[in-house]
Amino acid sequence: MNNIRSTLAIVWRIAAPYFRSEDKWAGRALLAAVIATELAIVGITVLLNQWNSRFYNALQERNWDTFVSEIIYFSVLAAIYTIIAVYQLYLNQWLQIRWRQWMTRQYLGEWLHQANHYRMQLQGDAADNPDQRMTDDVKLFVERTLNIGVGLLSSAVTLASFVTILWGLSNAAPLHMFGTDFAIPGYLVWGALIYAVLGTVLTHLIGWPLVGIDFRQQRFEADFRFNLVRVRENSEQIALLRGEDAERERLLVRFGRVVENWLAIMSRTKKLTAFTASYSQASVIFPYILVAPAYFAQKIQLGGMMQTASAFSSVQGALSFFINVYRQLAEWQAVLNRLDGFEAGIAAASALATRNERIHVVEAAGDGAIDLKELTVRLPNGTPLVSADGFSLRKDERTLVTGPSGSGKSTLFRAIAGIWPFGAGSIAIPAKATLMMLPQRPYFPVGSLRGAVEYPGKEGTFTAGQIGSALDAVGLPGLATQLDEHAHWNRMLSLGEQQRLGLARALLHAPQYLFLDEATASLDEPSEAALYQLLREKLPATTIVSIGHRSTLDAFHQRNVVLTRDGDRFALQGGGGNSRP
Ligand SMILES: Nc1ncnc2c1ncn2[C@@H]1O[C@H](COP(=O)(O)OP(=O)(O)OP(=O)(O)O)[C@@H](O)[C@H]1O
Repeated sequence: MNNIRSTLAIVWRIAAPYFRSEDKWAGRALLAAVIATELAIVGITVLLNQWNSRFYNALQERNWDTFVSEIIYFSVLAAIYTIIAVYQLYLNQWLQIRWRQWMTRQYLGEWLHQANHYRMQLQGDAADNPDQRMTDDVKLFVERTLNIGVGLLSSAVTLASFVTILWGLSNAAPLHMFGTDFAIPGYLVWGALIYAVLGTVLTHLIGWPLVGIDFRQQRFEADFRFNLVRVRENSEQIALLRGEDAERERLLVRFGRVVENWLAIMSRTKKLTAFTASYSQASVIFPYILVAPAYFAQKIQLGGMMQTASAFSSVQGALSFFINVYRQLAEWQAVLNRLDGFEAGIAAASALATRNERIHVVEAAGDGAIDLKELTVRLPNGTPLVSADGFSLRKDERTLVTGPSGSGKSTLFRAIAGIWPFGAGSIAIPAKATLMMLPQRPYFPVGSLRGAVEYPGKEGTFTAGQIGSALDAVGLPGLATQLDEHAHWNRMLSLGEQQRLGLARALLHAPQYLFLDEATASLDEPSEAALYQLLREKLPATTIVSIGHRSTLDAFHQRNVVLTRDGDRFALQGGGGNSRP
């Protein structure tokens, strides 16, 4: 019971916001229309049930006029039913896509809000595969919630309508056995109830192992797909190392798990289908067996018997709702858990950025410097990494940060960029200052070259002339003619070329602070020297802070700051600094 309540609470939490959103009127109207058409279908089924009695009585009495008028009545009803059924599905699909669109926008907005996506990764795998959550899971959630919800409502209304009919028919056709009438009120209803409960219990007993096996199947399939994608992404390395045989072995082992589990699904599904198929066949004759004694004792007519069979099958169908959606329910539960985890992951990532104990990035007043005060940068598990107090990155001064590998240089940059929350103290950055970080492997979205260079700006922010001369300056004049070519630039270009392209991006955006994290490490030393010279000339108003291991970088910086070990952490040394011209 508690389980059902908590599941319903999750459904409400995930589903309700759409019906309160800016799209609420369209959503509510569509939902009302879907429910109304479903109820209309139940209404028509009731009318068809009553028609059964009149039609079969007319047949039994060989009454031609009634027969003809009942055929016309049926045809009109069937036509209305068809129109409603068509629109029921159409409106249902319309609601699905609007709802899904709203949820996807919402999730994308929250996930991409101020580095939430990055902080979620830092928190481990609490909400893995956000791509799956925003594609399959949202789609399945909307589809299943609507279908299960509407199905449940329709079953309840069908049950209420037909239980009344069946109750009345039980009185009209009393249970007649061994030559006596047994006055059991509503015995047909009890018969349907016992039949359905028995069916449900047996389905559950036979089918429940499928829930776990289905869940495992999804995991094995995802694992196989993930490993195929990794091979595709690292295909060059694998080809260079001649790793194809090893990969094939590993992939076949993973696919073997898919096959093995599938065999278990087949065996269990065979048992379940054997039961559900026999059950549904038996439900065709079961009501006839129940009312046959009354019919043969001439207590009721053929019409009454046919109407009873049809009402019985409606009641039994409504009660068997659980049997029919058994596997859907299991899948729905897994989807709910995954979306719930995803929402919790986003909330936890947002909380990390606002909790009290974090690195505070604040506005600096003074002279345009970036000031680190009582700063401790920690790892996600709380281990201290770097500390700095009273340290300034002075405006217009080119600073080189060096230190042993793993000492926390890149993490310090992340903290300055405001995406690393773990730690304490403050980083004061001048108001409205523009910062740009260039890592060793710059990121370029798949698309046009123009878009790749202008990123994160919108395409069209810069003219072809501006982009062309930036590419020219960084030593990529050949690319200036390919601005509108679409490609996966991270895969197409060598690492050195990608680094040049990253610098072209910096030239175009001309940030006030440019942080280069080994951003020229793949270039030969003369090229690196030329590019630093270029930055100095083209971006005279930009304060440059670099991380690098090469001693040749010294010449392009006025100040060298070293991360040195200080007990359990590294400390930034050089508060005053030894500035050179
Ligand atoms: N997301 C993370 N979770 C746990 N540990 C991390 C995470 N990111 C970085 N670290 C750890 O923090 C330490 C510092 O990493 P960082 O990349 O800042 O070093 P670095 O000084 O830039 O190194 P290098 O000179 O090799 O680039 C490393 O020991 C690394 O393993």
